[in-house]
Amino acid sequence: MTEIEWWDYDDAEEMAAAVAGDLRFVIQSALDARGDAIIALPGGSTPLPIYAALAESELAWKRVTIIPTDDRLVPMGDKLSNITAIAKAFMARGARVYPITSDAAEDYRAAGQAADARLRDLGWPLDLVLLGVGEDGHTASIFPGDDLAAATDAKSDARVVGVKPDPMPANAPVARVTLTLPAIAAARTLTIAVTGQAKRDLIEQAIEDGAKSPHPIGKVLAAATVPIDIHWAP
Ligand SMILES: O=C1O[C@H](COP(=O)(O)O)[C@@H](O)[C@H](O)[C@H]1O
Repeated sequence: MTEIEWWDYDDAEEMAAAVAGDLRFVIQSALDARGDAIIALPGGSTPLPIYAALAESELAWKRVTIIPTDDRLVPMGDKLSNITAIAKAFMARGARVYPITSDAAEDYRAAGQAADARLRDLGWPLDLVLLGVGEDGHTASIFPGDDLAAATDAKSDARVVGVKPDPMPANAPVARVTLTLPAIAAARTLTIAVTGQAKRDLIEQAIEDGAKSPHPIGKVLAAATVPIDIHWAP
């Protein structure tokens, strides 16, 4: 297991400011080193205050490409669309916000293949992956179900894959496209931001279980090789 450090905050606002500061530093370091930066950001509600704080940063945003860690197969603008929330926060700053889904694909597996082909145009590995974690132990859209192995045991150069969670999460019961475990594990920086005691307990147990963990977040942590910061607020 890689080195994991917990960072605890009094509330989500304090966590958002600290995580935004870390992300700004990583993006600026990538810009300094390579002239551009490519990062992956999660969906859901937890990261929204982080995006608001990060979008305030003075960065060469035009040289920053942002993809979602995962997205739901819904039209752009839908309240379940992760890319829509990311675009809202960063497009006005000039960042290139790059979708990983499209309305054109006939099914979720084809959507994953089409997205994987499109992502070949981008620089890789990712400079940064920020992950969220669901209370069911999923991360990005790596969920239990028939497609779990497609995401966790993907070929090392597979960037994204289409998946159908089983069981479907009640708050967003749709098929998705997600970064694969190898794509996440290959990122230059891996950071997690979560709130609530239930998620903390789940992640602590996943760390203890290592590769045997039944939870997708446990499998990702076990595969990671870079040190990971986990930011947590109650
Ligand atoms: O479905 C998803 O859920 C997770 C967790 O969201 P949160 O609001 O509970 O933090 C998120 O990380 C993922 O990107 C999203 O598609």
